[in-house]
Amino acid sequence: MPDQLIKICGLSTPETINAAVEAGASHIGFIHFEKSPRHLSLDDAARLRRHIPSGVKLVLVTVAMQPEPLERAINAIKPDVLQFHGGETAQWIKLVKQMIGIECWKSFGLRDKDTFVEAKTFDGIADRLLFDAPAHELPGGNGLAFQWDLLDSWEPFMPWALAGGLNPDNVAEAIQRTGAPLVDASSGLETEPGVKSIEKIEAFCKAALAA
Ligand SMILES: O=C(O)c1ccccc1NCC(=O)[C@H](O)[C@H](O)COP(=O)(O)O
Repeated sequence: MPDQLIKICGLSTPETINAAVEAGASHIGFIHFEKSPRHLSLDDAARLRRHIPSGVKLVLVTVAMQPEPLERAINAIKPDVLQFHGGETAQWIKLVKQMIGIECWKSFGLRDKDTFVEAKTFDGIADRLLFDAPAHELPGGNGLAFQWDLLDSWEPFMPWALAGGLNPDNVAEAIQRTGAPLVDASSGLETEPGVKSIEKIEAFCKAALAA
């Protein structure tokens, strides 16, 4: 696996999954959140999951799901990683990890330096922090970037990722400026909400791997 990790999020067809894998993505994100244009039902997600080869991790993105539906989703989709993209607490993620033993990521909408204080409470609990733009119309996947300068005072104490408005044109600069070990993109790789472009996926991965 190359040093630069790449998550292509919100995929919903075998063709775009294959393109992301071929282009060097380390992680594929599926959205299970009904308000999102990228939402996948459990059946569709389970069917698409078969197109992800071992060695590439499936990240299931959920937003403040209740325990029983979350358990059903995990059993149906069998993700490698759970990305918590709502107001989930450290206590809740700790419980999920204890019960299921799965890799867990916690996302944060980065507004100011106080976010890093909140993020610290997930140290030793979450496996990775994902810094994204603050919630807008959706909790994530809004195609909005935040001020990368905010990360100047970030002293990584655990694995992390950068998201929010990344696209083929800005990802190299984002990596160079922030040193993000993992970059995550969704809207910037689409032709319309929920419709990914194979060309944009390829260009994004190429630019990220060359940065
Ligand atoms: O992508 C969505 O539709 C979504 C909906 C609800 C919660 C999270 C969602 N996406 C999470 C992601 O990891 C996105 O890749 C991340 O927010 C970046 O999105 P974008 O700014 O569109 O590249």
